[in-house]
Amino acid sequence: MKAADYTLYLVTDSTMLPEGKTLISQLAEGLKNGVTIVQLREKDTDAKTFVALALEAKKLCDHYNVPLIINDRVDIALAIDASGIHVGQDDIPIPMVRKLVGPEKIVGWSVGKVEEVDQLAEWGPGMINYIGVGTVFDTQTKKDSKKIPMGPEGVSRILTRLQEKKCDWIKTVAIGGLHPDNISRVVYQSQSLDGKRSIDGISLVSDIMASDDAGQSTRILREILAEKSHHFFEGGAADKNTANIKENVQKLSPLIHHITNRVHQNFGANVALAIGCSPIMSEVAAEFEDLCKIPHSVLLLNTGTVADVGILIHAVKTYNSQKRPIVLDPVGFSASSARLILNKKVLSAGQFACIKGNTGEIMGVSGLGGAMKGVDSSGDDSLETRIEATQLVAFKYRTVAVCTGEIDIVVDGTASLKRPLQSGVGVSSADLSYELIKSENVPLFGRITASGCSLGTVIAGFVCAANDESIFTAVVQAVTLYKLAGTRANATCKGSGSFLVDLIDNLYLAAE
Ligand SMILES: Cc1nc(C(=O)O)sc1CCOP(=O)(O)O
Ligand SMILES: C=C1C=NC(C(F)(F)F)=NC1=N
Repeated sequence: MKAADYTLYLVTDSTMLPEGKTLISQLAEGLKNGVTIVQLREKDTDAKTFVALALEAKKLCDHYNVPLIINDRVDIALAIDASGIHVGQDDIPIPMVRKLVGPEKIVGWSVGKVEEVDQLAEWGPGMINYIGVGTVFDTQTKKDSKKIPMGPEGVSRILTRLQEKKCDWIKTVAIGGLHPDNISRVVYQSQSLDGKRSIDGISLVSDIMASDDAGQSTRILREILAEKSHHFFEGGAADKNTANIKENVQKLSPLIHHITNRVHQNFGANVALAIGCSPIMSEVAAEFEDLCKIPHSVLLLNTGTVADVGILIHAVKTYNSQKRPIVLDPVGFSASSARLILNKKVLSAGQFACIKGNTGEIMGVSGLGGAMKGVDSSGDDSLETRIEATQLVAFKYRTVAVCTGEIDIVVDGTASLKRPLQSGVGVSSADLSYELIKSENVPLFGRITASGCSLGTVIAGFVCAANDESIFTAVVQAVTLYKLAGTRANATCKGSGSFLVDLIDNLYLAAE
């Protein structure tokens, strides 16, 4: 039996239909416009109605040669000769389902935990054909779901486990809260660590079933899925020539929207002005949409801010939806449990063009930091460990990752922005290219306020003057310029006060 096409997996639901629409009419629109596999999922429908719906759905699916999967009800699946059955963790055990339906039918399973992958690996091929991995984001559709949204990072953990267990027979779809504003990122970020597996498709309910124009909704979804790359910028705002990012900064005068801590606000504004950008500090959520629509805007999100996490997440979603870049500085990543929760929520809320942190923060975000704490609380900050952690952050979040220290590390995780379905991005984190930015040590950076935070300001200005292909170049140039200005200021200053002033002067001079 040819393997099904999991690209766009519609799971039906008759409880959310708009006025004048029926389950069958929405299904027909979906099939006509590119749904590739269907699941009839009727939680609260009596068997008689379910069977009638299943027979009608089957007629439609057969017309489009699309597999029809029945949720839970193995008896009905057999009775109407459906293509397969989908069961959840609390339904009939998988070996029993496979015994009932025979070797030819498609059997799908809901998976939300890595241990469930170990179980399916144990069963081996011939038991399960695909898994629905979720819930990725919050969803109103599965009311009883007590699952914590796993985000693309959670999907990647499941994909990584499938690779570790060599489950190459399993297909995967992501499900839960998927909509046009987050699907590109889910496909782009959901990668196994070996870079050999991404999701085979996405599965959703409300985006189509609750749509006033299910056909149009389906076409939009197919267009997004057909894209081979993820885009950070709407149509590449800046000059295509990556070499003159600095000139672009002067030409475009980026608007750097800071959401940051009080201490950084004043100094960051002066740094922005010094390099030819215009700063704005705003935590007024109501104006985020206007701000990100101002030509050449960029968001610098420094989680040391006092703004509540809802405001930060709103900013991320707003800038992502307007395809304007975001630079994230996850300050004090795991310094406290409250800060860890806040930073994790922000990290999984959207796509960042650059994530910048010091060694402790990058170790934390990479996940290596946790292990380090257990083994070696002093924290192994050898260069190779720092490089490995920065590569992991770049890979996991498909971003340009910066780890600051005596030697700054910049890793390009955008990997040419590729986001294919199925085959994975083709590189592992260890393959990601990076630059080391060395310079003599500048101890006075540690004696002024917001020197690390203000590197974020310079990175944001340069990223804003880049385009989809040149984010890495822009970040390297920004870090290099900042280090150069610091070294020069260190040579001329009399103490930390004049260092602060000389740093601004040298940023001004170097940015010209
Ligand atoms: C059917 C289902 N299963 C989930 C899981 O997490 O296993 S979430 C879900 C509902 C998804 O609906 P929507 O696309 O409207 O968010
Ligand atoms: C709970 C579910 C989880 N995943 C899936 C699917 F995406 F289709 F695999 N279907 C379900 N009913």
